[in-house]
Amino acid sequence: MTDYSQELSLALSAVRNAAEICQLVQRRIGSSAMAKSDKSPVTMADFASQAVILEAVGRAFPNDCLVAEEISTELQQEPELLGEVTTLVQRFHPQATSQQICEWIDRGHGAGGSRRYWTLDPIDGTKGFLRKEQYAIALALYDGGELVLGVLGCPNLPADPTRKLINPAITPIEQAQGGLFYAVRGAGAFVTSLDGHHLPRPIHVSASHNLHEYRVCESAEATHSRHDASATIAQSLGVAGEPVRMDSQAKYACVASGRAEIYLRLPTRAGYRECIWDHAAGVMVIEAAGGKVTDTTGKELDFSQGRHLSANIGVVATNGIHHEKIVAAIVAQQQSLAAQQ
Ligand SMILES: Nc1ncnc2c1ncn2[C@@H]1O[C@H](COP(=O)(O)O)[C@@H](OP(=O)(O)O)[C@H]1O
Ligand SMILES: [Mg+2]
Ligand SMILES: [Mg+2]
Ligand SMILES: [Mg+2]
Repeated sequence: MTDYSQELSLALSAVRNAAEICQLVQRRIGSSAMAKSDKSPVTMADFASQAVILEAVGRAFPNDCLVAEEISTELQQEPELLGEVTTLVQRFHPQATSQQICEWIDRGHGAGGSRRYWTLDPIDGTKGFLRKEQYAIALALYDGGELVLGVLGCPNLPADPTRKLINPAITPIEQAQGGLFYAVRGAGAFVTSLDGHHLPRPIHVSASHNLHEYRVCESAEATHSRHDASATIAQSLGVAGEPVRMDSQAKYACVASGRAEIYLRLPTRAGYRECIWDHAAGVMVIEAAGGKVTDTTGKELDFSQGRHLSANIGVVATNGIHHEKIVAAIVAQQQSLAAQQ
C-alpha cells in the first residue's frame, strides 16, 4: 500500500500557500470578479491559487495528469487582472513572469479518467468568497481506481469545531484559525490549523442516530441545489432544524468533523453534471472520517469518467448512519414529482 506521504506533505504546503493568497485578497476585495464565458465569476485569487498549487504539484510529479477548474485564456485578455495575479504569485515566486504563471495555470487542462490524476478547485465557492463568506481550496489525488488523498483548505471554517465561523471582515488574518482538513485513504481524516500553529487532530463524523436533531447543510446558491426539494425531504425524515446554507466544500468538512450530519446537493436542472473538482477532496475527507457519499440515486460517485461526474446525479453526503433512508426519501420525492408532471 503506497503511503502517499510525499504527496500529502506537498499538497498541504501548496494549499497553505494558496490560502495565504486567498485570505489576503478576500479581505481587500471589492467585488472585482471577472465573468467567465459560462457567466460564473472568477477572481485574481482563483487564478493565483491555481498557479501556485499547479506549479508545486507539476514540479514534484511531472508525469501526473492535472485536472483543474481554471484556464488562462480569458485572463490573458485582461492585462490589469493578469498583472494583479502576477503580483500575488510573486509572493512565492519572485522571478515568475506573467507568461510562466499562465503556463502553470494551464497545466490543469488534463482530461482525468481512470489513470492517476490530481484534481484542483483553486477556490471552490467563488460566490461565497466574493460575499466574504465560506470558500475552500480543494486538492485531491486519484490513483489505482479510487480517490486516495484529499486536502480542503477552509480559511473561514475554524479547525476547532466549537468555534464560530470566521468572519473575514472583522477577524484579522493572524487570529483566523481556519481549518486544513485532510485525509489519505486508509489513514483516517485530520484537521490542523492553516497557520500551522496547531498539531493535527483526528476528525470523525457525528455518531448521532437521532434524525430529529440532524443538521442539514446545502449550497447557499438556490441555482446550485434545490432548496425547496431539500426542505420537503428533511421534513419527511423528521429533521427539525432549518438547513445551514454554506458555500463550497466546507460543507464536506462540516459533516466530516461532526458539525452537521447531512449535505444534500439536489440538481436544479436536468443534465447538469458535477465537476470532479467540486467534490473529490471533500469526498475523500468525509469517507476517511467515517461518513458516506453517494449520488441522489444511491450510486457511488464515479471519479473515473473524466472532468465530470458523468455517471452520477446530484450528491448526498452523510455521517453514514441513516444514509440509505435519506436516499430513499430523495428517490420517493423525485418519483412523486415525476408523477405530478
Ligand atoms: N447549476 C449548478 N449545479 C450545481 N453546482 C453548480 C451549478 N453551477 C455551478 N455549480 C458549482 O457549484 C460550485 C460551488 O458549490 P456550492 O454551491 O456548494 O458553493 C461552483 O464552484 P466554483 O465556486 O469553484 O465555481 C460551481 O462549480
Ligand atoms: Mg467556478
Ligand atoms: Mg467549485
Ligand atoms: Mg472554483
